Amino acid sequence: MASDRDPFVIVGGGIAGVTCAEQLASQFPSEEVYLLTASPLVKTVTNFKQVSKTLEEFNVEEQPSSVLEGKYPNLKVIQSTVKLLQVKQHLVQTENGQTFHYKKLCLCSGARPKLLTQDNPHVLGIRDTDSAQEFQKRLSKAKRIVVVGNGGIALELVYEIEGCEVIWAIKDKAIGNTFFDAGAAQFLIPSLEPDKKDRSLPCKRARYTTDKTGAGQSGVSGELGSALGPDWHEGVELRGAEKSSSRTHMEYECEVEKIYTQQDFFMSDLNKENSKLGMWPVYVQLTNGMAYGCDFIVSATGVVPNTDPFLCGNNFELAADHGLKVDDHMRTSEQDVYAAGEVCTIGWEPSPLWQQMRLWTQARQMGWYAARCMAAEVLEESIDLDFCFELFSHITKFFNYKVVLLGKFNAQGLGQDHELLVRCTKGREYVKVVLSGGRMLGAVLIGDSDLEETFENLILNQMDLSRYGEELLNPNIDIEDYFD
Ligand SMILES: Cc1cc2nc3c(=O)[nH]c(=O)nc-3n(C[C@H](O)[C@H](O)[C@H](O)COP(=O)(O)OP(=O)(O)OC[C@H]3O[C@@H](n4cnc5c(N)ncnc54)[C@H](O)[C@@H]3O)c2cc1C
Ligand SMILES: NC(=O)c1ccc[n+]([C@@H]2O[C@H](COP(=O)([O-])OP(=O)(O)OC[C@H]3O[C@@H](n4cnc5c(N)ncnc54)[C@H](O)[C@@H]3O)[C@@H](O)[C@H]2O)c1
Repeated sequence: MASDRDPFVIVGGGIAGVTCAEQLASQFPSEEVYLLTASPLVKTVTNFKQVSKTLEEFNVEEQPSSVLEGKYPNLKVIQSTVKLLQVKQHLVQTENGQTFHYKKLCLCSGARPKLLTQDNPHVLGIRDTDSAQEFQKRLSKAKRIVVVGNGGIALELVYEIEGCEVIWAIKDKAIGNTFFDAGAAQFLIPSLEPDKKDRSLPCKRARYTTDKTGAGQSGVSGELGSALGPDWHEGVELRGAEKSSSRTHMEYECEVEKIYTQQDFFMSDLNKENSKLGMWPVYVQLTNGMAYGCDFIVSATGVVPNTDPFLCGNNFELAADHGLKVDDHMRTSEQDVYAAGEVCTIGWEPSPLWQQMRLWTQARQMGWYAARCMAAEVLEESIDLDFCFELFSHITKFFNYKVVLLGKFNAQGLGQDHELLVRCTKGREYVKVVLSGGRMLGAVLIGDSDLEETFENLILNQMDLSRYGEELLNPNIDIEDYFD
């Protein structure tokens, strides 16, 4: 059983784990905090800026663990993968045989790419520094690749890659369905034309820097590194083997039917039907009947939480997406075990304006809130669900446009019970608001509209906007004055 003298233990050196460990170390300076992590470098948040009530921006730095230990004398970072957890004994064991008893444990082990297929050398996922480097190496020799998936990674890749043809296979009718709707997709598509890919335009965004000291390998055997994040491709040349500019070809509403090695392909019926596909290391057959040869395939098809080492012998409740289910105090179903970041799935009824998405900001918020909940329990204090879970907000950049997402930005879960107002200026901005019963429930802001703070307020205060009608998006009205 746990004793009060046992330390706090956190597993995972990504944003969630480091934030949790820092918060506990500073709140309990006379207690020991152990951070056990598979990766030699840890992720720290710097230059944190609260942009508005819920929108935040920060830089992320990959640093050696000594930096963290220097900042908090009571925080010890152990670089070793956790292999075993015995919740009854309140004990974790690492691969190098060390055991740690804990009074409270927080699991922040992140997630890994959910690949189309495992163990196919022609199918790559992008997660950490190692996998990004492998991708870059393979791309430098490639003339054509197939990108599968329609979320954050696919959106970033198709825009950034140069000197290589990209076949982009998506399940949906429009690009980027995780982040926006068909209208926004229409606005963004022209940016994919090779001559429009202007990466020189300044666009403020959270920055991500890696340790340049040479220690810069993020994962042990490339397996368990921390997730990359904002601007991971900056400074990484994403250039293929072709001199001419890249072409992106979209295949909509399809999935991968089958992947053929070169040898299998030439023996298959597909080859007889598609004899003009040429010689490629790998071939992809899509469910819409199309087939392509390519140098390799990128599977940008989401993530699966890293829970494996913790499940054996314990009784964790898992969510449908295999995340560790947590309650509104970030507690898992096992006593004294908390979870935060991508490894967990919320089990509480969220605010009508918030949803979980596996994002950098949410990893930080959850790590911080989990630490405060752990502290509150130790101190026998009560704590309310943090305000950051009130309204979903995300700032990012796609196709070199600033993108702000607020609330139910895609009318998630609203069925037919909503209306949309849209304002669009080609090449400049796309502004969409989601209204229901005259109240604003969400917004997508692409470009420099500067509307985020006003819209955030309108969503939070749930003011009845019926009488303003379309004037709400009239560009000739200074909307901030309007609502003063
Ligand atoms: C290519 C890419 C681009 C992205 N871009 C953005 C973006 O622009 N904006 C955004 O908001 N989000 C972005 N994300 C998502 C964001 O990076 C993640 O949501 C966030 O980093 C998750 O943090 P985490 O701490 O939960 O997990 P991770 O960062 O994955 O950290 C998990 C940690 O746990 C350790 N670990 C795992 N298993 C064990 C074990 N058994 N024992 C010990 N340690 C273990 C790992 O080594 C790692 O240190 C991106 C992700 C990727 C892959
Ligand atoms: N700028 C950003 O905010 C940003 C950028 C990159 C990544 N990220 C985050 O990093 C994580 C990983 O990114 P990701 O793009 O892999 O995940 P994602 O969850 O953003 O997108 C996954 C996509 O793959 C599709 N998909 C799933 N299974 C498929 C299948 N079998 N065949 C075809 N398509 C399939 C889904 O429909 C979805 O479009 C996500 O949590 C994402 O939000 C965020």
